[in-house]
Amino acid sequence: MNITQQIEVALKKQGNPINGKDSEDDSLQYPSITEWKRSIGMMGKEHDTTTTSVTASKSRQQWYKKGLGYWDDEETCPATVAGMLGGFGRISKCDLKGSAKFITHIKSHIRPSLKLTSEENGDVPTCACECGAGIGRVSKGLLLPLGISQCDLIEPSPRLISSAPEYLGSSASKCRFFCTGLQDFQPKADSYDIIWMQWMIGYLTDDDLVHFLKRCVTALRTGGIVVIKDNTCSQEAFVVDRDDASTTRSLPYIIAIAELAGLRVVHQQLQEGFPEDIFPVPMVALAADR
Ligand SMILES: C[S@@+](CC[C@H](N)C(=O)[O-])C[C@H]1O[C@@H](n2cnc3c(N)ncnc32)[C@H](O)[C@@H]1O
Repeated sequence: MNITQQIEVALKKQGNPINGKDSEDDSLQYPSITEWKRSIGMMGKEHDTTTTSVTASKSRQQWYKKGLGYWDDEETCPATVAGMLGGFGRISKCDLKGSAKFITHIKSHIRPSLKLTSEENGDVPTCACECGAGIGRVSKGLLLPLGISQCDLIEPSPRLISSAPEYLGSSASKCRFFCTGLQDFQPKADSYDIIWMQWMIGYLTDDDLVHFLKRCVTALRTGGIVVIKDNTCSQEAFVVDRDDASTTRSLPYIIAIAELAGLRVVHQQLQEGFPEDIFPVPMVALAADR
C-alpha cells in the first residue's frame, strides 16, 4: 500500500471521513484523498505504471513552486507578524501564550525528561528547530523565552529568512538560519529537544510530511518532542486552498500521518481564545521514544 492508501485505511478504521473539498469552489468535491491527488496529477491513473512517477513528480514540483511563490511575494506576505499570520497579527500574543502554557504543562506533568534549558541538560546547550519559520515569530516569542539555548530556523523563502535577523534583534545570535523547504531538510541525528511545526504542515505533501517526520524521529534527543500546531477541519478529511497550494487536514488525518512516521501523541490540547470564525487550532505533542 502507498502512503495515501495507508492514511485512508487508518482514517476509515476509526470511522473518520476520507473525503475533501476546495476552500473556494463548492463544485470541487473529492470522494477520497486518492481521488483528489489523481485530479491534480500527484498520483497517476490506476494501472498506469509508465507515466505515473513522471507526472507525479512534476505535480509535486508545481505544488511547492506555487506555495513558495505565495510566501516569497512581498504583496501577499509582508515580512511582519501580520504577514506571517495572513493578516491575523492580532492573535499572535494569545497564540504564543497558549503555546507556552502547553509546553510548561508537558514539562511539569507529562514529560519531565523534556529539556528546555542548558541547566536541565547538564550544562549542554538545548536546541530547537522552528519549521516553516518565516521571520522567526515562534523562536523569538516562544522557544527562546522558554530557555532554549539555540534555535534553527528552517524557511524556504529567501526574502523571509533574510528578514529574520532584524526581527529577532539581539536573539539572532542564538539562531541559525537555513533557507530550504522542509521536504529537502535533513536534520542531524540526536540534535533537537523540540521541533516546532506551526501553520506550515499544509504546504507539505503527505509523502513528504511522513518522510520528514521519520527524519525527526532520528533527530530528536532523549526526552525530545515534535509539536504540530495547525488549523484543522472537521466535516471533511481535508480542505484544499489553491491560492497558496496548501491543504488543511483533519486532526485524525494529521495523527495518522504522525503515526505512520513512528511518532505517538503524548499530549494534545485545543488553543483557546482564538476568533470563532477561524479553523480550530489544536496543539499536538509527539514523541518517538525508541
Ligand atoms: C502561515 S506562515 C507561518 C509562519 C510561522 N510558522 C509562524 O507561525 O509564524 C507559513 C510558513 O510556511 C512556510 N512554508 C511554505 N512552504 C514550506 C515548505 N515546503 N517547507 C517549509 N516551510 C514552508 C512559508 O514560507 C511561511 O513562512
